[in-house]
Amino acid sequence: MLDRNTIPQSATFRTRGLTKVYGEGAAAVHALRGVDLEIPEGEIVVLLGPSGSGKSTLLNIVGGLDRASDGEAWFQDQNLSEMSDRELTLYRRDHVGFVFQFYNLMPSLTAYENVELVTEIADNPMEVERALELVGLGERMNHFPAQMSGGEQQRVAIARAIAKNPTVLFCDEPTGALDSATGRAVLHVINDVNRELGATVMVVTHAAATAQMAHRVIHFADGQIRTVTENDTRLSPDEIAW
Ligand SMILES: Nc1ncnc2c1ncn2[C@@H]1O[C@H](COP(=O)(O)OP(=O)(O)OP(=O)(O)O)[C@@H](O)[C@H]1O
Repeated sequence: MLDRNTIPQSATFRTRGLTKVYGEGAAAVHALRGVDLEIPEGEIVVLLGPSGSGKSTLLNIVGGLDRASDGEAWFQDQNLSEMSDRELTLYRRDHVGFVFQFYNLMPSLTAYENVELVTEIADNPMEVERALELVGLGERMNHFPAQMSGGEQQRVAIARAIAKNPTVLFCDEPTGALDSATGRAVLHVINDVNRELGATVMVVTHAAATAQMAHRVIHFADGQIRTVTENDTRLSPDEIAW
């Protein structure tokens, strides 16, 4: 195990012995089996691994949506494992943007209003217009989700996630429901968010080719990290071969 003092101060996340067990006794599922990890600030990190290997569980714990059974998870200099529920809520509200496979937009609200919901409660939000322009939907602000394609809806979901100016953007299967051309467009937006806002981005995906746009790729298997590789050369989403 690494000594905490050797970890760069610029790490957005670090975990030590992170363990998650769902259920008890014979029915217990060991989703994470002692994960030690550092995620440097400002990187795009892609998590790959078989179904059930613990990727989403890790994302949910460092994203403050779930709690570990054992071990520690740190965001900058804050120990998430020791936070109260209220503190975790504030952590999510102030620092974390989430994008999921299914966009979870409010069908009765326009793109603008879906994003506005977040900016109304955020600490340091950007203008709703800017968030929608960043994802290339400046002209579609007054459209409802049903008037948009899957890729456009996912871009609204990304605009909603980034409108709070998050320190971290978590994407769980962001292209899972999209065809490859639309998925590529969504990956472009994720790339831009990292480059233009400096947000640290963690992407869980089954689309292994996505790893080519990452700074760092983490391979999971059976609740553990198997390998971590850094890409010397990153590809733009246009260059990725699917
Ligand atoms: N709320 C829960 N209750 C019980 N078991 C759970 C729960 N959430 C996840 N698990 C189990 O924990 C293990 C890890 O699940 P997790 O969703 O983290 O894997 P994953 O690598 O993200 O998989 P996928 O790629 O299919 O999304 C799996 O065996 C899963 O069934």
